[in-house]
Amino acid sequence: MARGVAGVLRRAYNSRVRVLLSTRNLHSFRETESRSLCNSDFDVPTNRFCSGNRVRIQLPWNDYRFGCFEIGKVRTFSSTVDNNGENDDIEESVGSESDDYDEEGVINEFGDVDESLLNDSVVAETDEIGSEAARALNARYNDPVELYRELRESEVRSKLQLSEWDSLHEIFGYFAQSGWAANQALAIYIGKSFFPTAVSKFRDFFLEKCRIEVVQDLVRVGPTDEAVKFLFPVFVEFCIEEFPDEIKRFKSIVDTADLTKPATWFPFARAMKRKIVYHCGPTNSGKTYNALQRFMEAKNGLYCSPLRLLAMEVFDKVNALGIYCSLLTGQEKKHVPFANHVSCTVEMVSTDELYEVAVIDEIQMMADPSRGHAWTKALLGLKADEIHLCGDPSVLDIVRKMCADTGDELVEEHYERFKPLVVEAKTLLGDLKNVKSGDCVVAFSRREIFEVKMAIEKHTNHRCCVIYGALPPETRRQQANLFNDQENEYDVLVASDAVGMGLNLNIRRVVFYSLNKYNGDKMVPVAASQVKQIAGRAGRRGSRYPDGLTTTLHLEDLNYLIECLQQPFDEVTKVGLFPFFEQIELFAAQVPDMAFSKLLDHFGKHCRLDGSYFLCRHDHVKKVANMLEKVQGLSLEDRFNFCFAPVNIRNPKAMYQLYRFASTYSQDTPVNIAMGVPKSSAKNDTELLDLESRHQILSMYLWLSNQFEEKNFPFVERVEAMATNIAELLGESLSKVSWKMESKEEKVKGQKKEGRGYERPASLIKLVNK
Ligand SMILES: Nc1ncnc2c1ncn2[C@@H]1O[C@H](COP(=O)(O)OP(=O)(O)OP(=O)(O)O)[C@@H](O)[C@H]1O
Ligand SMILES: [Mg+2]
Repeated sequence: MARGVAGVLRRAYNSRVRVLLSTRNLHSFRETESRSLCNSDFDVPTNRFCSGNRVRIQLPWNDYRFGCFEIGKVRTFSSTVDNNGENDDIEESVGSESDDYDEEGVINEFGDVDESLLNDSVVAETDEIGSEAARALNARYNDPVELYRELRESEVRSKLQLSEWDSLHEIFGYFAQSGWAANQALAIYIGKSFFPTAVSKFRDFFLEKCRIEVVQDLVRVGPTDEAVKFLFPVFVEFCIEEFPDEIKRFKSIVDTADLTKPATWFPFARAMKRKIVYHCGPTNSGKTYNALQRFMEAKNGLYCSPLRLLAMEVFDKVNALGIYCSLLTGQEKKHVPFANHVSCTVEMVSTDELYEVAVIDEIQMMADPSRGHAWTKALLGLKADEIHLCGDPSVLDIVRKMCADTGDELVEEHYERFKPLVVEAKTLLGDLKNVKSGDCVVAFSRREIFEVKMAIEKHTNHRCCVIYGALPPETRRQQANLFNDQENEYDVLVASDAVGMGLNLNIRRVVFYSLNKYNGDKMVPVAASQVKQIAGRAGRRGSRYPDGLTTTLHLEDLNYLIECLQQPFDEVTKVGLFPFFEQIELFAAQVPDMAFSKLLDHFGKHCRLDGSYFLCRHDHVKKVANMLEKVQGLSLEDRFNFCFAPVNIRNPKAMYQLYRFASTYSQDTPVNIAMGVPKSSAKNDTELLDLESRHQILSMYLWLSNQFEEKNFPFVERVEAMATNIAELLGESLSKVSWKMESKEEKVKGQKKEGRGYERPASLIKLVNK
């Protein structure tokens, strides 16, 4: 049955056997295989689809393509699978159930399902139904190679009637529009952009050479999928002979954008037999603690953190315990003399050094759409005898698969929370006066955070610390310490989701101010995994509040909170990848003079990926690349580095400064900072935003100084001092915040315009006053 065949395929894939494939249905493949794809000897890809009595296989040498194989053929095919004796499924009868296998579309360059191609693939299934005329046509000219030869050698031009002429034009028009044919043409490296030209040349050739009988037979079939399927193998023959240069060029592009088998990119790591220990469990269960124990015992080690803040925390903690440890983030390098241990951010991982123990924290971030590639690279590439992964169970299966690929030993350690998280059903009944000492109120916008802080401070005796993403790590840390310290008046924390990862905070109860978040386009419910992660911050072993509580401000949000906490962890099926600079450089050589932002797009379109990986999003990089396009004189590598600088693309000041840095650098002049530090803390929100923005610019300078030579960014010390100064001013400003935020009317107007349908009261102060 279908499931059995798919089982064989999957097993074949998993055991990485080579498969010899021959197809009857797709003449084109058979013919092209004998020329360029030589026996079609390939690893079976993960994507396979069963429907009706067919199995469809996404072919491996190009992402976009489907081959369609009749089950009968798959039997033939199956019998050629060298599956190391595991061929018990092959004898199963072929049925039509496809219950376990949903229809899926073709994965396009962004990993999305391309509906149009899905529909096109249906074309491949219609041949069975095929019209009488089509059957006759196929029976008469069953060897496309022979038909092509005949056309090639023909010297007579048939006299066509006007109606035949029109019909042929319609048929070729239909061919040119066929997503299926365009897709299949990729098999012979006819790119999508060249496909229409190739079809038009093929049409001219056909009209010039074709015998009248063939024309008449074809016209009888008309502009249909059957006609396309009949013509396609002939088209393939034509292209191979007519466009060898185009094919070669496109093949080189596709080959240089090959991101398959990423495990093989790290031959030194592959030469090692590494032991991977997966500390798997929910938040607050001791995963990082245990991994760090092993890290500290080792004679040398590397800790990879998801955040600068956490890297700093581990750096401090480990040094405080008497183990010399250096710090390495994009912005700072603190080398501790005699240190054999390093705490770094995951993006800074070096796959050149050899370690006894490496810890990769928050490994589930491999699935992050933008940053995932850094975790994937660390896992595949680190040269360490022992690698400790800390994370939730969502990536456990894929880690198992990756370890099977790399040949590493995997040890799984499962954890439970020290104390279960308890949901308080009463909620805060919509009133912030019910906030208690040790509460962390979570809001999802900067504006709400300040409104909540001011409302609480105005109407209760509590004082609030704040933590949100735009604050420098030093300020976040200062706020966290202020909150953790029992000796002061700050006993409530108001935070964004920036609080969700790793920070050790003395939180008794996490209160969700709302469970909706603006996603850059509209308000959407916060993802269950994020809700879990944030709620899990409550109650910390060894802290003042070992028992964790969570609730919502409003009663109507409670059900969603409970729902989220009850949801099992998602199972991640793909993890992120991104090309190294060297890969981009190779690719760029194939498309000279292409603008960098276009180059990235082009790479995205042509890159090949294995089924367990996706290409990380790079919209942010493209925006910067667009802006820097006007800067002349940057090498590709310089451009690559500038484009990856940490910049808030929505902050015009920061974008302008980045542009200025790149322009100055391109003129080989030392880059200065040309910015001062305000003398006092912020007196209003605009000044606070200005401080945040200045710090981001300084941080960007420091990051760039680590990518380029010192002579280009020589003012590091001064910039560091300024950054420290601003972080302190920010801390001071936060303790004094008492100003009014952006007016309610403005916000409401904005919401209406964007049609967010967001009904929560915009001003909490007014709500509390009522
Ligand atoms: N065996 C232990 N002895 C003492 N303290 C511990 C122990 N295990 C964990 N802790 C403390 O419990 C708290 C939570 O542990 P840890 O940070 O390792 O959890 P985690 O599972 O990594 O959580 P998260 O998902 O937040 O990263 C920390 O403050 C840690 O120091
Ligand atoms: Mg942890």
